Parts: sequence; C-alpha cells; structure tokens
Amino acid sequence: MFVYGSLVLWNFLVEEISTRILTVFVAVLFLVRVLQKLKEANSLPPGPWGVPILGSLPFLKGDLHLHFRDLTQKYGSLISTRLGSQLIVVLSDYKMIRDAFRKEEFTGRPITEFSTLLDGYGVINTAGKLWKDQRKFLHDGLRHFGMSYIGSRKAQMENRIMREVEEFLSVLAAQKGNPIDLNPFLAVSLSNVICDILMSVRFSHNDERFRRFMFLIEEGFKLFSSLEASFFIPILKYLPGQRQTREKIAKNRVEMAQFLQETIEEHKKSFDPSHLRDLLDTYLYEIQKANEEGVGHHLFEGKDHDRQMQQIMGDLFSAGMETIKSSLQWAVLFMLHHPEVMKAVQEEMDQVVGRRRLPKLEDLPYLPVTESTMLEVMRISSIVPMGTTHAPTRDLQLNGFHLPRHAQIVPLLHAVHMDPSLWDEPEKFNPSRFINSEGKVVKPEYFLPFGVGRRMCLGEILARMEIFSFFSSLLHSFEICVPAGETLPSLKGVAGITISPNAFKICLKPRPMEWDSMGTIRPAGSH
Ligand code: HEM
Repeated sequence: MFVYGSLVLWNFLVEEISTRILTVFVAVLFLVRVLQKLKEANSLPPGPWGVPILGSLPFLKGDLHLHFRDLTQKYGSLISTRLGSQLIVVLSDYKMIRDAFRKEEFTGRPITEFSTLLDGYGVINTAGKLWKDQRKFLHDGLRHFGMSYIGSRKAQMENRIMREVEEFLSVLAAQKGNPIDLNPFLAVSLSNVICDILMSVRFSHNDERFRRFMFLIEEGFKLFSSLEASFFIPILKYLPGQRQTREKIAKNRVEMAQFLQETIEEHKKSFDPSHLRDLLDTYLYEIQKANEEGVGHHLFEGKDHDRQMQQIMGDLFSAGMETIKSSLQWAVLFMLHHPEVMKAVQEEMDQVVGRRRLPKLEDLPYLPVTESTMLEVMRISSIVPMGTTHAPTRDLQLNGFHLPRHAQIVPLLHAVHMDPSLWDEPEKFNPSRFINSEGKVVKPEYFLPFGVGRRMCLGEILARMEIFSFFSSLLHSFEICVPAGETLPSLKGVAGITISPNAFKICLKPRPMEWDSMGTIRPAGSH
C-alpha cells in the first residue's frame, strides 16, 4: 500500500514537474522569439511602426511613391515601414541604390500573393539561377534582333520601327485635325514593334484580336489592383469577391495563353533552325537542341516549355509597350504645356534634318535640344517611380541596418529624380539641365529612368530608339495643340506600377514637308 501510494505520488510529481518545465520552456522560447523580433525591429532602418496588424496601411495617403518620398524626407534615405504583413524597405539615395543593386544578393524577388499567381514562370518575377539564365539568354537574343547601339542589326531595328512610325503618322494624318486621343494609335504601333521582335506578329488598327488582347491586359492590371489589399493582409483573400477576382484573372490568363499558344504552335510548324525569325524561334531552337542531346534545358528548369514561352512573351510585351506609350504621352503633354520647347525642337530638326525626310537615329548626336527634351520628360515623369521590387537573397546588412530575407526592397527612382540636392529646381520642366556649357548632352549618373544594377531594364536600348523615332517624327510632321475650347490637360498622372497621364485629346496640324509642295509622292529612301 505504501509502495503504491509512493508511486502515485512520484508519478504525480513527475507529471507536474514535466508540465511546468514544458510551460517554462515554451514561455522561454516565446520570450526569445519576441526578443529576437524586437532586436530585429530595432536594427531595421528607421521609419514609422504604424499599428498592429495593419502597420502603416491606415496612414497611406495619395500615391504610394509620394507617400514613400515624404517618409524619406522625414526619416532619411533608407527607411523601413510595414504595410500589413509586408516589411517594406525604401532606398532613395542613388549611390546606395546603385551600390546595393550591383550585388548578387539584391537580385531576389519577394514571394507575394502576386508572384504565387505566376507560379515562378517568366523573367520579371523569377529569381536565382532560372532568372539569371533567362536574362542572359534574352539579353543576347534581343541584341541579335537589333537591340544594339551598333552594327547592321541596329539598322534592321530602325527599319522595323520606322515602318510603324510611318503607318502611325499616316493614320494620324487621316484624322484630319479632329480631336483625338493618341493612346489607341500608339498602342497598335508600339505593340507591332515589340510583337514583331518577339514573334513576328503585326496587328492592324482595326484588328479585333488585338483589341481583345489589349482589353485583357488592361483588365488584368485593374483586377490585380483590386487584389492589392490581400497582398498586404493575406487573410482578406477569403473575403467574398476576392475569390471571384482570382477566378477571373485565371480565366483571362487562359484566354491570353491560348492567343500566345496559337502563335507558338504556328512557329513550331514553320520552324527552320537555319533561319531564326524572332525571339520565339530562338527558344524553339534551344528546346530542339536540348531534346537532341537528351538533356533538360537550363532555361526551363523542369518547367513546362510552352507556359514558360507564353510568360516570357507576356512579360516582354507588358514591360515594353505600356512604358513607351506612357513616355510618349508624357512627352506630348509636356509639349502642350511648353510650346516654346516644342518650337525649339522643331526648329532644330528643320535645320539639321531638313523638310525632305523624317529624322533618323544617326541624326541624334546633332539634335541636342531634341535629345535633352526627351531626357527631361523621362526624368520629370519617372514613369516607373518605384522601379521593380527586389528582395535580399539572404538576411543582409545595409549601412549598418538589418534587412531580413523577406523584406521588399523598393528603389525610389522618383525621389532620385526629384532630389533638389542633385537637380536645380527639380519640379521645373527644363531640358537645358541636360546640356553642358559646350552645348553637348550629358546624362548625370543619377539619371535612372531604367533603374540600375543587375536587374535594370532589359529593354533600355529599344525604348530609347522608339521614344526618339516616334517623338521626333511626330513633332517633325505635326503641330500639336489643345482642341479649341478645351483647357490644358492636367500634369497629374495616374499611378500604378507605371505613372501615365490621364486621358487627353489633341489636334494635329500637318507641318508641310518639301515633297508636299513639290506635289510629288514621298521620294524612295527619303527616310
Ligand atoms: C520608357 C521605357 C521603359 C522604362 C522607363 C523602363 C524602366 C524599367 C525599370 C525602372 C525597371 C526595373 C529596374 C530595377 O528594378 O532595378 C525595368 C525592368 C525591366 N524592363 Fe523596362 N523600361 C522600359 C521599357 C522596356 C522595354 C521596351 C522592355 C522590353 C523589351 C523592357 C523590359 C524590362 C524587363 C524584362 C525588366 C525586368 C528585368 C529583370 O527582372 O531582370 N522595358 N524597366
């Protein structure tokens, strides 16, 4: 009896002690974790803490890039803040951005609701080896098809662009000076340039297929924006309405994928390895080579080939069309606001290019007023105000602060372009800031419309060629004015991933070319 009683007591004590030890152990673990979090929070770059769960979300006012700019003015050029569950680190000093983004460890992409929707396909939202291989391949491929400052391929690219410029100008001339919104005309012409390079596809201005494709892209942007809240507070994705939005995104993606897949299938049928027509063919070539060698291709890392090609085409199209369209719309808008600059650009071209032909890329070094005007448009509009969001590939230190692996790193390009310590009166539109005392165009190292470092824009050369060709030809061919009775359109843009102007209308009055007064058809080789 005594032995039994002792055993019961012993067991009771052991259980009691174990429970207590376990409780103490859990409490210590919890405390250590809380201390770790506090230490981490203390070593993060400075910035507003906000409120529990929501972070700074309730205090967001206006456009995100302007909100971040206000914070950097208050807390310094490296700040951190929480938006819901996401830790955001903003860099606004150009040297800091440049030095950080040169390093491999800043080339990651954050894992967000948005990136999971894309399943790691494409180039823009990938990271690691797959991104690196993809980027190198695309860089070489785009060069091969003329995205280069030198060589015969450059001439090919210029011809391709000028074919679209001429069609653009003739469609505009057919509007006979009536008020028009340039947006749909630019959309077709610019899409044709990029689609030709990617997959030898061109659209006409009334093409139903193209309209549907553009509609799906625009709707996609809107649908993604309406999911934004759940990117920051993931639990919101279970709200009614959010599921339907996701389903709609998936449905639209299938429709766009079908459109792209049709082109991929046509390419597969007519594929000739000795004559690669476009970027899509270069992918097919790589796949064929890998199949013959019986190995998986490093460009796909076990991913579905067709889906990867679809996403690459989609990535380059969406990165390459909207950005140039917005830049050109900003350029026109600034010309309406600064007719004296428009006049100076036109006079320079009349003198250097003459009235017998359209401007060519080789004229550019002799057109400092035109070039500096385009640069100033890019600076002041900063159409990709926050670049793309990067993520550290591991926990890092930057300027003595801790950047955890899950942080989202934002390069605030807008703040760099509006920094009064770098630019004199940055809010003022002043192209001559890019011209030195010898009359030459100079681009300071803190001019970063295409970002900087390892993940900087892949399409910079094409973008510069297109912006020059469309802008200079438009101004060479037409006087641009506000429709009679209408007020000057606002310079306040609509901010999303890019900033574009609100829709506005213009009237175009032809500036006679010499072949018009001669009553002849445009002479062959005049452009
Ligand atoms: C005015 C036109 C354009 C501007 C201002 C622009 C600007 C930018 C910026 C700021 C970035 C992010 C850089 C970073 O995060 O560090 C970017 C990335 C990118 N751009 Fe552009 N871009 C333009 C046109 C184009 C064109 C025409 C193409 C395609 C042919 C293109 C393809 C890309 C791609 C693929 C990336 C992502 C690169 C990567 O993730 O490694 N862009 N661009």
